[in-house]
Amino acid sequence: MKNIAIFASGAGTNAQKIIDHFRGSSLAKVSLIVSNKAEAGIFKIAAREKIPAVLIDKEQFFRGDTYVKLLQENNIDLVVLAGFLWKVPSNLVQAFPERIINIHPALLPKYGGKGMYGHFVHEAVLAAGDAESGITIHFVNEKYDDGGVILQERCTITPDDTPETLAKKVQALEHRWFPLIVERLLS
Ligand SMILES: Nc1nc2c(c(=O)[nH]1)N[C@@H](CN(C=O)c1ccc(C(=O)N[C@@H](CCC(=O)O)C(=O)O)cc1)CN2
Ligand SMILES: NCC(=O)N[C@@H]1O[C@H](COP(=O)([O-])[O-])[C@@H](O)[C@H]1O
Repeated sequence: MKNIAIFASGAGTNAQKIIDHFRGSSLAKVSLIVSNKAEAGIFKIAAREKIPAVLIDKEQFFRGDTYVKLLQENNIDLVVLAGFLWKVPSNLVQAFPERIINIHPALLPKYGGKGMYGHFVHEAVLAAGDAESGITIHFVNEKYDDGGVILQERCTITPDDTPETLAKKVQALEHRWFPLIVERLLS
């Protein structure tokens, strides 16, 4: 049985889809949830699903090996960033080479980097007048949104699209593809 740790800062809809995907699976399970926002919806999901959840201490996260040790003690095989809004520090990236993945709500390398998260991404895509957007699932390295691409999927943008309607199109792609990619990486 492989162990998945999910890092999230928000509502956790992607985390829920991954939890649902592996429910009853003999391949893997979500063994740990980690967040940096006490008020995040991800904690309600963890409580409902009876999955251990940890609120990050910022000082320890960016200095020291507290969270490397936490993941190792939980025998984590894959770290999944699902709307996690802090940069994962180098020591954690180096402790889990090619075993940390992230989902970005745009077609990298466009619209990535510091400040590009959530609605800011969709606003930038629409402001640029692009005909399509989509998702990028990629390996995580020391920089934001710079690791090797695992999958990209696209959606069309129509003239009446708003950041909210585009977000819904992108979220549908996330919910369809992220669990499948996690399964593929653990198989
Ligand atoms: N080492 C890495 N860490 C993280 C990556 C990564 O690729 N490498 N991806 C991000 C997720 N992400 C885009 O997919 C992303 C998230 C957040 C930001 C950002 O600008 N954050 C703000 C802080 C926001 C807050 O505290 O509410 C900032 O750094 O100033 C950019 C991209 C997850 N980690
Ligand atoms: N750049 C990082 C970023 O913007 N990540 C985005 O945060 C959302 C989390 O939603 P969720 O909490 O409902 O899963 C997702 O849309 C994900 O692509």
